[in-house]
Amino acid sequence: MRLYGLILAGGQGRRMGGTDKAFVTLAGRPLVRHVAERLAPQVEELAISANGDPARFAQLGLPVLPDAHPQGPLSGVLAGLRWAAAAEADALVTAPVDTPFLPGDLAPRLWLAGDGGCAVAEAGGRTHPACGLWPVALAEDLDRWLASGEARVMGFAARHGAARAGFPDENAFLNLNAPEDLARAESLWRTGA
Ligand SMILES: Nc1nc2c(ncn2[C@@H]2O[C@H](COP(=O)(O)OP(=O)(O)OP(=O)(O)O)[C@@H](O)[C@H]2O)c(=O)[nH]1
Repeated sequence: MRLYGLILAGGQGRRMGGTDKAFVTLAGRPLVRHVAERLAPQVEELAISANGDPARFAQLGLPVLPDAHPQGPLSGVLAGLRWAAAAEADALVTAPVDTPFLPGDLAPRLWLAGDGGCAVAEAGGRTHPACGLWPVALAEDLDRWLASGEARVMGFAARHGAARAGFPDENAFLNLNAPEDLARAESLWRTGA
């Protein structure tokens, strides 16, 4: 089984005041670095899904994939699936750039739950579809789905009967949407999440 990984970092961060959330810092380090460090050991190759000047990510030494359609996170998933398919990987594991406490076993649990198909993460009764596993064979269907105007990540997951992979710690999926979420994340960081 060959799993590739993708950090979704193509959002506009409006609730964070329109800043590039990839470079918002937690414990002195940019969020993109936190997520890269959590995800890299779980996948064979890792890339960043982002628009604009890719040079800002140069220090991470990871490929940067621009969106093909301007339609939210699923556009990034499509670019990632094409990248993974070109390398003959089996599936792509995605995670948002604003989730710095991701589980260290995200990819293997998604793979087990998916059993060859799609899977999305679930914790504390909430589904986190941007933390998902997408077989590369879904690329063409996703392209058609986006071209038809659809954009919801959970809608696409449901269309493919995504399995739910349960995780015990809901804090692992804490995502930083607005400045007030940063204080909570800093306090979680200090308590050793
Ligand atoms: N590739 C890609 N990723 C996106 C896009 N929109 C959102 N994302 C990513 O998807 C994840 C969830 O996005 P949100 O936090 O809901 O949206 P956001 O644009 O980052 O922030 P808001 O503008 O405050 O909603 C984040 O990691 C975003 O970077 C997009 O158009 N393309």
